Amino acid sequence: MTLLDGKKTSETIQDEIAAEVAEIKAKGGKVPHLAAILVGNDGGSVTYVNNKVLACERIGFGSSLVSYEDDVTEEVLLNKIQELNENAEVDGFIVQLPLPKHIDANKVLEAIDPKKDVDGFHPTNVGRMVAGLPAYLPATPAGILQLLKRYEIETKGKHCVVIGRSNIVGTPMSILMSKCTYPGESTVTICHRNTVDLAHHTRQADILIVAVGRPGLVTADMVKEGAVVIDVGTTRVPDATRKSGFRLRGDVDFDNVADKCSYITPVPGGVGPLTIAMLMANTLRASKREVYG
Ligand SMILES: NC(=O)C1=CN([C@@H]2O[C@H](COP(=O)(O)OP(=O)(O)OC[C@H]3O[C@@H](n4cnc5c(N)ncnc54)[C@H](OP(=O)(O)O)[C@@H]3O)[C@@H](O)[C@H]2O)C=CC1
Ligand SMILES: Nc1nc(=O)c2c([nH]1)NC[C@@H]1CN(c3ccc(C(=O)N[C@@H](CCC(=O)O)C(=O)O)cc3)C=[N+]21
Ligand SMILES: [Mg+2]
Repeated sequence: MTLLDGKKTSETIQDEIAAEVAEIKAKGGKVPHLAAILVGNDGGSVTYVNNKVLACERIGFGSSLVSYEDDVTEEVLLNKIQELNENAEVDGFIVQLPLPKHIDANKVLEAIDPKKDVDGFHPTNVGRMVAGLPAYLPATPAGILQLLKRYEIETKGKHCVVIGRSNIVGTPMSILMSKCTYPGESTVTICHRNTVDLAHHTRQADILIVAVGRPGLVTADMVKEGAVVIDVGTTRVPDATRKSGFRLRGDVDFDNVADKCSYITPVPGGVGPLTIAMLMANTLRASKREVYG
């Protein structure tokens, strides 16, 4: 079994980006700038946004964080998005999800200029991805592709089973794995809440990608011998032995599943750090006008 070291791979990618930023700076070019909008103070969201700011500092990007209380109005949010769309200093920005119920998340995501949509959530970027046109790929699926690629894992002709169909992970992941580029060329099955006999499907998987948010959902009996297992889940569970009072758990019963796998991602230190790295990669592409010219 080989552990897919997301932390190390993320550091490698960030080093590559940092080298390019140093070059841009040496030539007197514009320093890439990523902005984030955070609404409320959900622990996970705060951690993720803080990690993003740290990554920007490390790489040499400019960054800015716009924070609102969770009672912020949709109008205030849409005005801020307009402002960021028009601000030439900002190359890309994200609106951290989930948003409070009184805000229409789809309306907010559609207000982002697709050229600055480094999360790849705008319907224009989603459509371009599906059509195989240049697009910002959502960071988590893009990070998983990087892991498969950098560990030289064969995907062609493999049966890839994705559990979860969210717009940010499961759906784009399943589309990308079916594409006629590497990593891709897989035969893909998408499973969700209404899938009958989940284990029947997962046992067929050469590559199993789990993005649900239910700790321990995938047990050893659900995994084929020699499978590649990618665990996207990051759920905070109470842990009195930790100073923070919680620890992070994936969707896969790692201790029992690991022995059966050819490759597996840990949680933490797997997919999460790659998500950060690919958000940075998208921001660099935005500053270079790579997707839209
Ligand atoms: N590591 C990283 O970088 C990231 C981690 N995450 C984590 O990944 C997990 C998933 O995130 P996200 O996609 O946003 O979550 P969502 O809640 O948006 O989607 C979860 C999906 O899982 C499906 N599902 C729920 N229960 C079951 C079940 N028992 N069997 C099969 N499918 C089920 C849902 O089905 P249905 O559609 O029918 O409701 C849904 O499609 C979370 O733990 C999140 O924290 C997310 C993004 C990035
Ligand atoms: N607009 C938007 N874009 C997102 O990309 C987005 C989002 N909203 N909302 C929430 C999810 C979740 N997500 C994570 C990113 C990094 C880690 C990560 O770095 N995890 C570390 C641990 C971090 C920790 O210490 O808690 C790890 O798994 O090793 C986790 C989860 C991005 N998301
Ligand atoms: Mg969601």
